[in-house]
Amino acid sequence: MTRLRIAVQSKGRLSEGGMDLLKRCGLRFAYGRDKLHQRAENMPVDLMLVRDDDIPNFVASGACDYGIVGENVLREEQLAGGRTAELEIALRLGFATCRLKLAVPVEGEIRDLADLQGKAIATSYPGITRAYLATRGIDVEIVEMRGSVEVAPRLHIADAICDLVSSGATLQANGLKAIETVFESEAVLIRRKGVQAPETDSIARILMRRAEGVIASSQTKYIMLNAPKDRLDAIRALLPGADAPTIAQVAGRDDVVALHAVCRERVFWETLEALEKEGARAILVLPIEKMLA
Ligand SMILES: Nc1ncnc2c1ncn2[C@@H]1O[C@H](COP(=O)(O)OP(=O)(O)OP(=O)(O)O)[C@@H](O)[C@H]1O
Ligand SMILES: O=P(O)(O)OC[C@H]1O[C@H](OP(=O)(O)OP(=O)(O)O)[C@H](O)[C@@H]1O
Ligand SMILES: [Mg+2]
Repeated sequence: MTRLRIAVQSKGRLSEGGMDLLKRCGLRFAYGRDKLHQRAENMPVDLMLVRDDDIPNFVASGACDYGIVGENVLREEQLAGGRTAELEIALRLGFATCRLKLAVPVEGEIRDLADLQGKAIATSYPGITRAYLATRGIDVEIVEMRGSVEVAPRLHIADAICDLVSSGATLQANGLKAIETVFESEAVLIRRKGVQAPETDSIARILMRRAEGVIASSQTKYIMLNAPKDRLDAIRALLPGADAPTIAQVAGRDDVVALHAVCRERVFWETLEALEKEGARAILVLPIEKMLA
Protein backbone atom coordinates (compact mmCIF):
# COMPACT_ATOMS: atom_id res chain seq x y z
CA MET A 1 0.00 0.00 0.00
CA THR A 2 1.32 3.47 -0.89
CA ARG A 3 2.12 5.47 2.21
CA LEU A 4 1.58 9.22 2.66
CA ARG A 5 4.92 10.98 3.22
CA ILE A 6 4.92 14.09 5.39
CA ALA A 7 8.07 16.21 5.88
CA VAL A 8 8.49 17.57 9.42
CA GLN A 9 11.38 19.60 10.87
CA SER A 10 13.77 17.20 12.65
CA LYS A 11 14.60 19.59 15.48
CA GLY A 12 13.65 23.15 16.13
CA ARG A 13 10.61 25.25 16.76
CA LEU A 14 8.35 23.38 14.33
CA SER A 15 9.25 19.82 15.26
CA GLU A 16 7.48 19.58 18.61
CA GLY A 17 4.36 21.45 17.44
CA GLY A 18 4.27 19.41 14.23
CA MET A 19 4.66 16.04 15.94
CA ASP A 20 2.17 17.02 18.61
CA LEU A 21 -0.44 17.96 15.99
CA LEU A 22 0.03 14.67 14.11
CA LYS A 23 -0.25 12.64 17.30
CA ARG A 24 -3.42 14.48 18.26
CA CYS A 25 -4.77 13.56 14.81
CA GLY A 26 -4.50 9.93 15.93
CA LEU A 27 -1.14 8.90 14.45
CA ARG A 28 0.90 6.55 16.63
CA PHE A 29 4.63 6.14 16.18
CA ALA A 30 6.80 3.35 17.47
CA TYR A 31 9.92 4.41 19.30
CA GLY A 32 12.69 3.84 16.79
CA ARG A 33 16.38 4.48 16.43
CA ASP A 34 15.92 6.06 13.03
CA LYS A 35 16.14 9.82 13.57
CA LEU A 36 15.34 10.69 9.95
CA HIS A 37 12.22 8.64 9.42
CA GLN A 38 9.23 7.63 11.55
CA ARG A 39 6.65 5.11 10.49
CA ALA A 40 3.12 5.41 11.83
CA GLU A 41 1.92 2.12 13.31
CA ASN A 42 -1.78 2.59 12.78
CA MET A 43 -2.06 4.47 9.45
CA PRO A 44 -0.20 4.36 6.12
CA VAL A 45 1.84 7.48 6.94
CA ASP A 46 5.61 8.06 7.06
CA LEU A 47 7.29 11.13 8.49
CA MET A 48 10.56 12.39 7.00
CA LEU A 49 12.47 14.35 9.62
CA VAL A 50 14.53 17.01 7.84
CA ARG A 51 15.85 20.61 7.99
CA ASP A 52 12.97 23.02 7.64
CA ASP A 53 14.57 24.96 4.76
CA ASP A 54 14.54 21.78 2.65
CA ILE A 55 10.84 21.06 3.16
CA PRO A 56 9.38 23.26 0.36
CA ASN A 57 11.71 21.71 -2.21
CA PHE A 58 11.07 18.16 -0.99
CA VAL A 59 7.32 18.65 -1.38
CA ALA A 60 7.66 20.50 -4.71
CA SER A 61 9.78 17.71 -6.19
CA GLY A 62 7.37 15.00 -5.05
CA ALA A 63 9.84 13.43 -2.61
CA CYS A 64 7.19 14.12 0.08
CA ASP A 65 3.44 14.60 -0.32
CA TYR A 66 2.94 17.16 2.44
CA GLY A 67 5.19 19.27 4.66
CA ILE A 68 4.92 21.31 7.85
CA VAL A 69 6.92 24.51 7.50
CA GLY A 70 6.96 28.17 8.56
CA GLU A 71 5.15 30.37 6.06
CA ASN A 72 8.28 32.56 6.09
CA VAL A 73 10.40 29.67 4.77
CA LEU A 74 7.75 28.80 2.18
CA ARG A 75 7.71 32.41 0.90
CA GLU A 76 11.50 32.66 0.89
CA GLU A 77 11.88 29.45 -1.11
CA GLN A 78 9.17 30.53 -3.53
CA LEU A 79 10.95 33.83 -4.15
CA ALA A 80 14.10 31.82 -4.91
CA GLY A 81 12.21 30.35 -7.88
CA GLY A 82 12.16 26.80 -9.20
CA ARG A 83 9.38 24.28 -8.63
CA THR A 84 8.28 25.75 -5.29
CA ALA A 85 5.89 27.99 -7.29
CA GLU A 86 3.75 24.85 -7.60
CA LEU A 87 3.16 24.69 -3.83
CA GLU A 88 0.02 25.71 -1.98
CA ILE A 89 -1.00 26.06 1.66
CA ALA A 90 -3.40 23.22 2.46
CA LEU A 91 -3.98 24.29 6.08
CA ARG A 92 -2.87 27.05 8.46
CA LEU A 93 -1.74 25.36 11.65
CA GLY A 94 -1.97 28.20 14.19
CA PHE A 95 1.37 27.66 15.96
CA ALA A 96 4.92 29.08 15.58
CA THR A 97 3.39 32.49 14.99
CA CYS A 98 6.04 35.16 14.50
CA ARG A 99 6.80 38.25 12.44
CA LEU A 100 9.71 39.05 10.17
CA LYS A 101 10.73 42.57 11.17
CA LEU A 102 13.27 45.19 10.16
CA ALA A 103 15.14 46.33 13.26
CA VAL A 104 17.85 48.91 13.92
CA PRO A 105 20.15 49.84 16.83
CA VAL A 106 18.26 51.75 19.54
CA GLU A 107 21.18 54.18 19.75
CA GLY A 108 21.58 55.18 16.12
CA GLU A 109 20.53 57.49 13.31
CA ILE A 110 18.21 55.08 11.47
CA ARG A 111 14.65 55.81 12.53
CA ASP A 112 12.40 54.76 9.66
CA LEU A 113 12.31 52.89 6.38
CA ALA A 114 13.61 55.80 4.30
CA ASP A 115 16.78 55.95 6.42
CA LEU A 116 17.64 52.41 5.21
CA GLN A 117 18.45 53.67 1.69
CA GLY A 118 21.89 52.36 0.70
CA LYS A 119 22.42 50.60 4.06
CA ALA A 120 23.55 47.01 4.73
CA ILE A 121 20.88 44.67 6.16
CA ALA A 122 21.71 41.29 7.72
CA THR A 123 19.08 38.58 7.28
CA SER A 124 18.40 34.87 6.73
CA TYR A 125 15.54 35.92 4.43
CA PRO A 126 17.23 37.78 1.54
CA GLY A 127 14.37 37.18 -0.90
CA ILE A 128 11.53 38.46 1.30
CA THR A 129 13.61 41.40 2.57
CA ARG A 130 14.78 42.51 -0.87
CA ALA A 131 11.30 42.17 -2.41
CA TYR A 132 9.67 44.15 0.41
CA LEU A 133 12.15 47.02 0.22
CA ALA A 134 12.24 47.06 -3.59
CA THR A 135 8.48 47.71 -3.79
CA ARG A 136 9.08 50.72 -1.54
CA GLY A 137 11.93 52.01 -3.71
CA ILE A 138 14.61 51.30 -1.11
CA ASP A 139 17.88 49.88 -2.36
CA VAL A 140 19.99 48.01 0.20
CA GLU A 141 22.94 45.68 0.42
CA ILE A 142 21.90 42.28 1.80
CA VAL A 143 24.28 40.48 4.17
CA GLU A 144 23.12 36.87 4.31
CA MET A 145 23.43 35.06 7.66
CA ARG A 146 22.26 31.57 8.68
CA GLY A 147 21.36 32.53 12.25
CA SER A 148 22.19 34.81 15.20
CA VAL A 149 21.35 37.71 12.90
CA GLU A 150 20.83 40.05 15.86
CA VAL A 151 24.58 40.29 16.52
CA ALA A 152 25.31 41.78 13.06
CA PRO A 153 25.02 45.50 13.93
CA ARG A 154 27.23 45.06 17.01
CA LEU A 155 29.85 43.32 14.88
CA HIS A 156 29.57 46.16 12.30
CA ILE A 157 28.67 43.60 9.63
CA ALA A 158 25.41 45.45 8.91
CA ASP A 159 23.52 48.66 9.80
CA ALA A 160 20.19 46.92 10.38
CA ILE A 161 18.65 43.44 10.44
CA CYS A 162 15.55 41.70 9.14
CA ASP A 163 14.77 38.73 11.39
CA LEU A 164 11.97 36.80 13.08
CA VAL A 165 10.47 38.31 16.21
CA SER A 166 8.05 36.76 18.66
CA SER A 167 8.31 38.20 22.18
CA GLY A 168 10.89 40.82 21.16
CA ALA A 169 13.26 39.65 23.90
CA THR A 170 16.12 38.86 21.50
CA LEU A 171 15.88 42.29 19.88
CA GLN A 172 15.87 43.99 23.27
CA ALA A 173 18.80 41.94 24.56
CA ASN A 174 20.82 43.06 21.54
CA GLY A 175 20.01 46.78 21.78
CA LEU A 176 17.72 46.72 18.72
CA LYS A 177 14.24 48.09 18.03
CA ALA A 178 11.78 47.09 15.31
CA ILE A 179 10.84 49.75 12.77
CA GLU A 180 8.71 47.77 10.31
CA THR A 181 6.86 44.43 10.00
CA VAL A 182 7.76 42.80 6.70
CA PHE A 183 5.91 39.47 6.92
CA GLU A 184 3.56 37.68 9.35
CA SER A 185 4.07 33.96 9.67
CA GLU A 186 2.72 30.79 11.25
CA ALA A 187 3.29 27.08 10.66
CA VAL A 188 1.48 25.85 7.54
CA LEU A 189 0.79 22.49 5.92
CA ILE A 190 1.91 22.57 2.29
CA ARG A 191 1.37 20.33 -0.75
CA ARG A 192 1.67 20.55 -4.51
CA LYS A 193 -1.16 22.34 -6.30
CA GLY A 194 -3.62 20.36 -8.37
CA VAL A 195 -4.74 16.76 -8.32
CA GLN A 196 -3.21 14.67 -5.55
CA ALA A 197 -2.15 11.06 -6.00
CA PRO A 198 -5.34 8.97 -5.57
CA GLU A 199 -3.55 6.28 -3.48
CA THR A 200 -2.63 8.77 -0.74
CA ASP A 201 -5.37 11.37 -1.17
CA SER A 202 -7.98 9.59 0.95
CA ILE A 203 -5.65 9.27 3.96
CA ALA A 204 -4.57 12.91 3.49
CA ARG A 205 -8.21 14.02 3.54
CA ILE A 206 -8.87 12.13 6.78
CA LEU A 207 -5.79 13.67 8.42
CA MET A 208 -6.67 17.18 7.24
CA ARG A 209 -10.22 16.90 8.60
CA ARG A 210 -8.87 15.71 11.94
CA ALA A 211 -6.21 18.46 11.97
CA GLU A 212 -8.90 21.10 11.41
CA GLY A 213 -10.72 19.72 14.45
CA VAL A 214 -7.57 19.67 16.58
CA ILE A 215 -6.64 23.25 15.63
CA ALA A 216 -10.17 24.52 16.23
CA SER A 217 -10.36 22.80 19.62
CA SER A 218 -6.97 24.06 20.78
CA GLN A 219 -8.12 27.62 20.14
CA THR A 220 -11.54 26.97 21.65
CA LYS A 221 -12.48 26.70 25.32
CA TYR A 222 -15.64 25.80 27.20
CA ILE A 223 -16.46 28.44 29.81
CA MET A 224 -18.79 27.92 32.75
CA LEU A 225 -19.63 30.68 35.21
CA ASN A 226 -22.31 32.06 37.48
CA ALA A 227 -23.53 35.55 36.56
CA PRO A 228 -25.76 38.07 38.30
CA LYS A 229 -28.93 38.21 36.16
CA ASP A 230 -28.72 41.98 35.76
CA ARG A 231 -25.11 41.82 34.46
CA LEU A 232 -25.75 39.07 31.92
CA ASP A 233 -25.58 41.27 28.80
CA ALA A 234 -22.27 42.84 29.89
CA ILE A 235 -20.83 39.42 30.70
CA ARG A 236 -21.95 37.91 27.37
CA ALA A 237 -20.31 40.82 25.54
CA LEU A 238 -16.98 39.94 27.15
CA LEU A 239 -16.93 36.29 26.01
CA PRO A 240 -14.59 35.91 23.02
CA GLY A 241 -16.32 34.40 19.98
CA ALA A 242 -19.28 32.89 21.86
CA ASP A 243 -22.51 33.26 19.91
CA ALA A 244 -25.13 31.12 21.64
CA PRO A 245 -24.41 30.43 25.31
CA THR A 246 -26.63 28.19 27.42
CA ILE A 247 -28.25 30.02 30.33
CA ALA A 248 -29.55 27.85 33.17
CA GLN A 249 -31.16 28.46 36.55
CA VAL A 250 -29.08 28.14 39.70
CA ALA A 251 -30.87 26.16 42.43
CA GLY A 252 -32.15 28.37 45.23
CA ARG A 253 -31.04 31.66 43.59
CA ASP A 254 -33.33 34.05 41.70
CA ASP A 255 -30.69 36.73 41.10
CA VAL A 256 -27.98 34.47 39.61
CA VAL A 257 -27.86 32.33 36.45
CA ALA A 258 -25.35 29.75 35.22
CA LEU A 259 -23.82 30.45 31.82
CA HIS A 260 -22.07 27.84 29.64
CA ALA A 261 -20.45 28.91 26.38
CA VAL A 262 -18.03 27.67 23.72
CA CYS A 263 -15.51 30.47 23.13
CA ARG A 264 -14.04 30.21 19.65
CA GLU A 265 -11.16 32.58 20.29
CA ARG A 266 -8.31 32.50 22.80
CA VAL A 267 -9.37 33.17 26.39
CA PHE A 268 -6.83 35.36 28.17
CA TRP A 269 -6.40 36.08 31.88
CA GLU A 270 -7.53 39.65 31.10
CA THR A 271 -10.89 38.27 29.92
CA LEU A 272 -11.37 36.36 33.18
CA GLU A 273 -10.45 39.44 35.22
CA ALA A 274 -12.94 41.54 33.24
CA LEU A 275 -15.65 38.89 33.77
CA GLU A 276 -14.95 38.91 37.49
CA LYS A 277 -15.26 42.69 37.60
CA GLU A 278 -18.75 42.39 36.08
CA GLY A 279 -19.74 40.06 38.92
CA ALA A 280 -19.11 36.65 37.34
CA ARG A 281 -18.19 33.98 39.92
CA ALA A 282 -17.14 30.32 39.92
CA ILE A 283 -15.51 30.81 36.52
CA LEU A 284 -14.26 27.57 34.95
CA VAL A 285 -12.34 27.40 31.67
CA LEU A 286 -12.27 23.86 30.28
CA PRO A 287 -10.23 22.54 27.36
CA ILE A 288 -12.14 20.96 24.48
CA GLU A 289 -10.30 17.84 23.43
CA LYS A 290 -11.90 17.23 20.05
CA MET A 291 -14.43 19.15 18.02
CA LEU A 292 -16.24 18.49 14.76
CA ALA A 293 -18.39 21.38 13.57
N1 LIG B 1 10.75 33.08 18.20
C1 LIG B 1 9.90 32.40 17.46
N2 LIG B 1 8.63 32.26 17.87
C2 LIG B 1 7.75 31.55 17.12
N3 LIG B 1 8.06 30.96 15.96
C3 LIG B 1 9.31 31.07 15.53
C4 LIG B 1 10.30 31.78 16.25
N4 LIG B 1 11.46 31.70 15.60
C5 LIG B 1 11.21 30.97 14.50
N5 LIG B 1 9.93 30.58 14.43
C6 LIG B 1 9.27 29.77 13.37
O1 LIG B 1 9.79 28.45 13.47
C7 LIG B 1 10.49 28.12 12.26
C8 LIG B 1 11.68 27.24 12.60
O2 LIG B 1 12.55 27.94 13.45
P1 LIG B 1 13.92 27.32 13.90
O3 LIG B 1 14.64 28.36 14.67
O4 LIG B 1 13.68 26.01 14.55
O5 LIG B 1 14.55 27.07 12.46
P2 LIG B 1 16.01 26.81 11.96
O6 LIG B 1 16.98 27.35 12.93
O7 LIG B 1 16.00 27.33 10.55
O8 LIG B 1 16.05 25.21 11.95
P3 LIG B 1 16.73 24.13 10.95
O9 LIG B 1 17.90 23.67 11.72
O10 LIG B 1 15.70 23.03 10.78
O11 LIG B 1 17.06 24.81 9.67
C9 LIG B 1 10.83 29.45 11.62
O12 LIG B 1 11.03 29.36 10.22
C10 LIG B 1 9.61 30.27 11.97
O13 LIG B 1 8.54 29.98 11.09
O1 LIG C 1 11.38 37.66 19.78
P1 LIG C 1 11.90 36.44 20.48
O2 LIG C 1 10.86 35.75 21.29
O3 LIG C 1 13.13 36.74 21.27
O4 LIG C 1 12.29 35.35 19.36
C1 LIG C 1 13.07 35.72 18.25
C2 LIG C 1 14.22 34.79 18.05
O5 LIG C 1 13.76 33.44 17.85
C3 LIG C 1 14.36 32.91 16.66
O6 LIG C 1 15.59 32.34 16.93
P2 LIG C 1 15.78 30.92 17.67
O7 LIG C 1 15.64 31.12 19.14
O8 LIG C 1 14.87 29.92 17.04
O9 LIG C 1 17.28 30.60 17.35
P3 LIG C 1 18.02 30.42 15.93
O10 LIG C 1 18.07 31.79 15.30
O11 LIG C 1 19.36 29.92 16.31
O12 LIG C 1 17.20 29.44 15.12
C4 LIG C 1 14.57 34.14 15.79
O13 LIG C 1 15.58 33.92 14.82
C5 LIG C 1 14.97 35.21 16.80
O14 LIG C 1 16.35 35.23 17.04
MG1 LIG D 1 16.51 26.36 8.95
